[in-house]
Amino acid sequence: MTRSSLTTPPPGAVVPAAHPGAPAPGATLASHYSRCFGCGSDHPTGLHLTARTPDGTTVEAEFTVGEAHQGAPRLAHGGVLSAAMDEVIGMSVYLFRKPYVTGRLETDYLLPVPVGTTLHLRAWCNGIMGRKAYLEAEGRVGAPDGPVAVRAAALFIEVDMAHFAKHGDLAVITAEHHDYEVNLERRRGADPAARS
Ligand SMILES: CCCCCCCC/C=C\CCCCCCCC(=O)SCCNC(=O)CCNC(=O)[C@H](O)C(C)(C)COP(=O)(O)OP(=O)(O)OC[C@H]1O[C@@H](n2cnc3c(N)ncnc32)[C@H](O)[C@@H]1OP(=O)(O)O
Repeated sequence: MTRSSLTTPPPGAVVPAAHPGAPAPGATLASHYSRCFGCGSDHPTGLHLTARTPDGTTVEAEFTVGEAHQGAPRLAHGGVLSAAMDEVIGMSVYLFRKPYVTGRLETDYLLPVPVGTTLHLRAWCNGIMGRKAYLEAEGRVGAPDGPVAVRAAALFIEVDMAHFAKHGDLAVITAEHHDYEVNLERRRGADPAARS
């Protein structure tokens, strides 16, 4: 992976153990929002990623490139592939049960990806320090051990739920999540204006 210093974990960054609240190994991860471009089942042209975790810290998913995902004729758009990386990385850091947003995403495109190809995606954490999480993902063609077509490295920044209340629509999120997000908000007594 060609990565910048900004997505390379500094000395002292630690990979957390699996969170006790993480889904059981092998469990399917719930979509965080039904209209999410990455994982929402109600998105008409989204990626429709259904992910699982083999170990509580890693995420695996398959993405089949469709007609709606083209850049050049019959080939996947690079931004769409980058979105797939962003999504699985986002899902993997959420396994640690804190809300994060993408701060920086770096992508290497190694092979063209034709329409109809199934990419086997995997994302994992290389370390967390303070609010910064350093993550990585890869997409392999046709099989979990197939050739690597896409690699990504990312820096995600921890926020609190006030971020989504201030800039988005927390009510929609909490309407779909009756457990963690609502409880987190109560526990912290978060002030929606407190943090961006
Ligand atoms: C969607 C609802 C979910 C709700 C439920 C949650 C669970 C979700 C579950 C599952 C998710 C599945 C997957 C989701 C989809 C994939 C994720 C996305 O696409 S997220 C959207 C795109 N990203 C943004 O919209 C961020 C926009 N940016 C910001 O809001 C701010 O810039 C933010 C929060 C990132 C940082 O702002 P500050 O004011 O809080 O903090 P400051 O001080 O600026 O940064 C903190 C540290 O990080 C560094 N930093 C920030 N941005 C950086 C960057 N781009 N490059 C390098 N360093 C950066 C800074 O230098 C600073 O470092 P120093 O503490 O000084 O050492």
